[in-house]
Amino acid sequence: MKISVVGGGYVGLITGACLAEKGHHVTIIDIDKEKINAINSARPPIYEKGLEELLARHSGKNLLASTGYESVRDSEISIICVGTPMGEDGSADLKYIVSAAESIGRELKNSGVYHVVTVKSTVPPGTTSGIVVPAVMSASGNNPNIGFAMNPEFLREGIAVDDFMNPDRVVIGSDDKKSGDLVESLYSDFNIRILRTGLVSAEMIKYASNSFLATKISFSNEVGNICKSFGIDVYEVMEGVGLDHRISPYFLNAGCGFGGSCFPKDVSALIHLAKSKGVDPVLLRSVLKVNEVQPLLIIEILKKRLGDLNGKRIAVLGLAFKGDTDDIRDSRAVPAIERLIMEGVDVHAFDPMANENMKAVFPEITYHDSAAGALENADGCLVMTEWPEFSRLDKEFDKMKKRVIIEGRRILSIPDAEGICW
Ligand SMILES: NC(=O)C1=CN([C@@H]2O[C@H](COP(=O)(O)OP(=O)(O)OC[C@H]3O[C@@H](n4cnc5c(N)ncnc54)[C@H](O)[C@@H]3O)[C@@H](O)[C@H]2O)C=CC1
Ligand SMILES: O=C(O)[C@H]1O[C@H](OP(=O)(O)OP(=O)(O)OC[C@H]2O[C@@H](n3ccc(=O)[nH]c3=O)[C@H](O)[C@@H]2O)[C@H](O)[C@@H](O)[C@@H]1O
Repeated sequence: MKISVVGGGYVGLITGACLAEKGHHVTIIDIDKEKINAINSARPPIYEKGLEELLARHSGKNLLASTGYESVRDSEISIICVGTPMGEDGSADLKYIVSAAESIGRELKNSGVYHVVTVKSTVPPGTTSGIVVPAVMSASGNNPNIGFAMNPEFLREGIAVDDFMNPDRVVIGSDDKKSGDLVESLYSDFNIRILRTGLVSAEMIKYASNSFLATKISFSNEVGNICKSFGIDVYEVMEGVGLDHRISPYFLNAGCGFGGSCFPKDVSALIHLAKSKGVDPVLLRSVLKVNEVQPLLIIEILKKRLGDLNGKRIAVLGLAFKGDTDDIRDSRAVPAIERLIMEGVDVHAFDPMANENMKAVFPEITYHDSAAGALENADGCLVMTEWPEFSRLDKEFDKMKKRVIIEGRRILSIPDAEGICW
């Protein structure tokens, strides 16, 4: 099938590359020329396991990239993957969705070929029918050969290619059968459950899924804070809790909280949506509140151990919002470092991949190319990201003045680290 993927960011790039791997002819459209050039030269603009190989196999063959929308005219499906960032009031900012929909619509003017515009970006319920449909229809001169679908994406960064290729489920929302059937044919060889719903339910499933996962994490953190006050190991507790198949063992890791480009933004958007209808989302508000407090708790523990932090040298290991990525969006390391700077700390940071990205946020701190470098002469150490390689650290901590190590993630395998909430 000929497919145009609109937006070549995380989701667009993975979607385009994976659909090319499935044998489709894909064009990725993005307004960012640098990204387009990178994709066309088979250079991944983001770090993601397996992506480089996919680009090497398909770039310039059945995977093309362009800043223009011309490919839409020849495609049977366009898939909108542009960003839906958090607006100032916590709502989803839909300006990129509107402009992508208008551009697609313009290309489909007078086209006689049936085309389905599919929204993959995370959008509030009602966006596809209330914003995308009118924008496309108006720009296309009300072309009757256009259908619409909503196909939320559930991939995780770091294992995005595998998540796309082997998802737990595929959700396809459409208000007419023909559009939904065409999108479903993209997944015909996936061998998983495909759930067909209406447009608004598909949109809401994405928000409810991310909010539920975020709730599991904040719940574990709250239990962890209680456990700490009793001297109980929350990891042992949650292992026992997660053995119940109704709960599952996943997303029960307590620590310094959730970050990333989606959980904080999507929980905020759902809160905003609820309030707009007069519903007070008590639980979701608390989910965010717990998450705001966790990275600051780690500093409180450090203070208990070291006293006044002014002038102290503190190593921060891990800057990415989670392991196996260079993405620092909403990383829990950011509020922690902000607080350390406020306290007059000399911050020495190390991340296996995210140093460069963090330099743009905190140019004033010192970056190291190894954990050992960051730990040299440090008064204390905070571990903020669950990088697997941190589990092998031990002797490196001997470089510190004294081994005062506070873990925000359960990743170290040394006996003398103190957990943030365990
Ligand atoms: N990052 C992730 O792991 C996941 C993200 N999502 C959702 O997918 C959507 C996209 O997220 P990301 O890929 O992370 O965003 P991103 O910010 O990495 O990429 C968005 C891309 O859209 C491009 N763009 C903006 N306006 C455009 C236009 N008019 N025409 C063409 N391209 C345009 C930007 O230049 C950028 O490259 C969001 O709604 C997000 O919530 C869903 C699942 C996973
Ligand atoms: O909508 C999205 O963008 C995506 O958001 C998350 O994926 P992602 O943000 O890539 O990362 P996760 O692995 O979910 O981790 C998110 C954050 O939660 C934290 N986390 C995760 C699990 C856990 O048990 N405890 C915990 O604190 C991680 O450290 C990280 O900061 C979801 O897992 C995806 O299903 C979804 O598609």
